[in-house]
Amino acid sequence: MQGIHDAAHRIKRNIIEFAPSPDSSFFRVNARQNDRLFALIPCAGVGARAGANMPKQYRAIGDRALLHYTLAAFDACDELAQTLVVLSPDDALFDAAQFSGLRFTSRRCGGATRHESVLNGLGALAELGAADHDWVLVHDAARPGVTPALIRQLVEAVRDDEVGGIIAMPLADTLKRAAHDLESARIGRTEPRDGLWLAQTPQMFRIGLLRHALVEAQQAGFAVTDEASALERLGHRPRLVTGTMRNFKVTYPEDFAMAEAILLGRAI
Ligand SMILES: Nc1ccn([C@@H]2O[C@H](COP(=O)(O)OP(=O)(O)OP(=O)(O)O)[C@@H](O)[C@H]2O)c(=O)n1
Ligand SMILES: C[C@](O)(CO)[C@H](O)COP(=O)(O)O
Repeated sequence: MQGIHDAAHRIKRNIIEFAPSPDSSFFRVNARQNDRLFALIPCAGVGARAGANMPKQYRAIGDRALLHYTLAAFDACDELAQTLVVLSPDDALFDAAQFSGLRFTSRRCGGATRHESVLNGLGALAELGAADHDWVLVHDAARPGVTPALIRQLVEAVRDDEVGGIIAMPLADTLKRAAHDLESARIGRTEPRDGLWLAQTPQMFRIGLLRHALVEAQQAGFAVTDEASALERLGHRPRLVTGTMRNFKVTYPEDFAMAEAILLGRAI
């Protein structure tokens, strides 16, 4: 009888001892699994360098706007809770009917810089119910070559990371620094390219941490051109996840032909 009593006591004690404390890894692991994934697409730029007669995200690639290809890749990822497109308050070209059937929400909260557009977009995501511990994947509207596979590659690589990470490409070419004392471009020297990467998007971070980093950068007057640099400023070391040239950013006039070649399989 005493044996049965002792066994029951041991089982009860083990159950009580197993009960996790709120800061245990048991809770952290489960919080991670439940954290949702949001996408934020900054789409409020004017495309000055592209020299088109409209912001580049609305230029036609085949029979669809460039933005359509970007949104279609995110639409195909069911694991995303919501995709938010950040438009300029002055945008007269966005026509929701052109994107019907694609799952996304838009807000006219774009700012004067990409930095501001992303920060305002994070505010809009909070209004839509996103929590600080949820993840956000920030992706340029102007990178229409993104694929569902690339988005998932980033999510898989980063979801268990403490900080987050970005899609990027190791530098493939020999790197030259122009001589600064010459008017016409001439080579000053060749720089070592070891460890150098070109930053792409998506860039994936927890919403609260990213907002904190972007606000800090803004208050310090530090202009950031991507999300990762705001975090780097605070001493974080985001993960680098190898991307693909297909995911290039449409920036200059000749890039539209490249986008057509990639997205429609046309010769350049
Ligand atoms: N005030 C801004 C500026 C840029 N972007 C977005 O950020 C992405 C990357 O920026 P970039 O290539 O520089 O786009 P533009 O600012 O449109 O181009 P440019 O710098 O040549 O004017 C684009 O999807 C662009 O729409 C934004 O949402 N808000
Ligand atoms: C975020 C980005 O796409 C990373 O390459 C880029 O920095 C944004 O574009 P910009 O040309 O620097 O404005």
